[in-house]
Amino acid sequence: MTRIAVIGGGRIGEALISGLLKSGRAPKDLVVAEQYAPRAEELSGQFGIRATTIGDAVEGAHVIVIAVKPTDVDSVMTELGSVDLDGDVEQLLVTLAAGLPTVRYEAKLPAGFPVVRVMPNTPMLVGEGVSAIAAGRYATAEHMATVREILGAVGKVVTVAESQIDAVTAVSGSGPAYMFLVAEAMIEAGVGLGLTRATATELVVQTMVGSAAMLAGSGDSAHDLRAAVTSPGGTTAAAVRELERGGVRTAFYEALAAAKSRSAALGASPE
Ligand SMILES: NC(=O)C1=CN([C@@H]2O[C@H](COP(=O)(O)OP(=O)(O)OC[C@H]3O[C@@H](n4cnc5c(N)ncnc54)[C@H](OP(=O)(O)O)[C@@H]3O)[C@@H](O)[C@H]2O)C=CC1
Ligand SMILES: O=C(O)[C@@H]1CCC=N1
Repeated sequence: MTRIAVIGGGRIGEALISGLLKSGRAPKDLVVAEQYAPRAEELSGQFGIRATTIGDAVEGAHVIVIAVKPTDVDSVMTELGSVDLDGDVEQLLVTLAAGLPTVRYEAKLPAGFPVVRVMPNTPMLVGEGVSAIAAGRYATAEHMATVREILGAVGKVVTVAESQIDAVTAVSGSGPAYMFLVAEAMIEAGVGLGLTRATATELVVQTMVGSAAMLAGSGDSAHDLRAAVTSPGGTTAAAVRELERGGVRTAFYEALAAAKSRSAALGASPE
């Protein structure tokens, strides 16, 4: 089985580890390198995986996953540079970090070392993630298949050109936050209209689950599904008119454009 070393045991590192274990991967095939000792202990205790140093974690690992903040990537790569990566197993580096291009990693790795850039999202925690993957200069079809197999266990996987990853980050990487914000706003509105918080929460959560299931499974477009809820002269039309008056489409466009720009800016920052 492919041995995976996850460097950085924060929110996305945990989502990946937890999702992979739930999908049936054995704890012995996962190892985490997390610098904050109490957090490393927590992950090790919760998931039954080994928590160790970067040098130890990458030894014998087939796949090295970078799951630290973009600002911490350079120090991790410097540490990796002092480790003998040309060991007995063929290795592949997979980065989940926003913004940073594959060339930035390749420059710090032994010549020809394969790198795959991934933009995942946190629903992989429950096996419902979506990840976009893009090949670096030295990643082969076989490397891409390995990454697809790993991430396919925790959600859907799409392959894109690296030039599209900033846009993907804006749509699906950050996307769960937009969905949670909409849920939060709807729950507050329900409470404002007199529902208990528990009832408003149950109604909103199941409305999101049901709507997502219809979008994913019916084959109908978002537009058509919305139209089907909108009775002539009815309640939905009144609500949608208010949302449009509030500039909801422009707000989403500007929000996603800001996320894409931010991702590109993270990548443009000097080493
Ligand atoms: N959260 C999300 O939804 C998504 C995140 N990403 C990307 O994933 C990456 C991680 O994000 P996220 O999980 O939210 O961030 P977190 O800050 O939650 O997790 C990063 C973890 O890495 C640890 N860390 C930092 N440096 C090192 C090191 N040298 N060795 C070992 N561990 C280290 C941090 O410790 P400490 O806290 O002490 O710094 C922290 O626990 C980012 O690059 C982000 O762009 C991508 C898609 C979605
Ligand atoms: O907010 C961020 O920068 C990361 C990348 C995508 C989701 N979270």
